[in-house]
Amino acid sequence: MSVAEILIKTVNFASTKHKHQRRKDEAQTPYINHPLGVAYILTSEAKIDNIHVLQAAILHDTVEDTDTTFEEIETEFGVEVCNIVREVTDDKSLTKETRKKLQVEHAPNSTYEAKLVKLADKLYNLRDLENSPPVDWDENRINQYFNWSKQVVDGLRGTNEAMEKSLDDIFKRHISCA
Ligand SMILES: Nc1nc2c(ncn2[C@@H]2O[C@H](COP(=O)(O)OP(=O)(O)O)[C@@H](OP(=O)(O)OP(=O)(O)O)[C@H]2O)c(=O)[nH]1
Ligand SMILES: [Mn+2]
Repeated sequence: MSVAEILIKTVNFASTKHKHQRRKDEAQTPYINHPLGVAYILTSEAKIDNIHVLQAAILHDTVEDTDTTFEEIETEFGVEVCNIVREVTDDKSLTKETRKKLQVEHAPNSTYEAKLVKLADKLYNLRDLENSPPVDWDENRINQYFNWSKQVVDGLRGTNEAMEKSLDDIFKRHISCA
């Protein structure tokens, strides 16, 4: 398969899987805008053209948030893509508190490829929080997300200058002494 065919297959898979999901913003944006936007941050800002990383970005929330299994990802897209998706997938059977703690702990031990996807994911979600926050999040919840994201990003540093610079600009606007 050509690179174009592989990417369109990946986008089609993710859009089918996320078809019933919406973001939590006022406009109830289709969820697929998020994984596609994460992949676009990687090509346009981080200057990444590794196909496995871009596929993993497009697929990064399919296992966490839909009925997709890792077996399915491996069969359709191969073990390299599956392993990156595995690394960036939270175990939803754990409590939210534990999941958030594990993201901070696991960040520094992630592979380079997973760190790229995590940085782009955080950058997209923080921009969303600045521009169109979830309707039911109060100021305290938003501040908590900024603070927690900084802890995760601190464990991902030394990976991509452009994304880390953009993240630091956001943290400076929202976290005192960042
Ligand atoms: N900022 C923002 N986030 C939204 C919106 N709609 C859905 N989300 C998703 O919500 C997640 C953050 O919300 P939380 O309450 O902290 O986490 P949870 O959904 O995993 O319980 C992100 O998941 P994630 O991508 O898996 O990332 P992560 O935060 O778990 O690392 C994000 O993609 C929206 O309108 N704005
Ligand atoms: Mn995400």
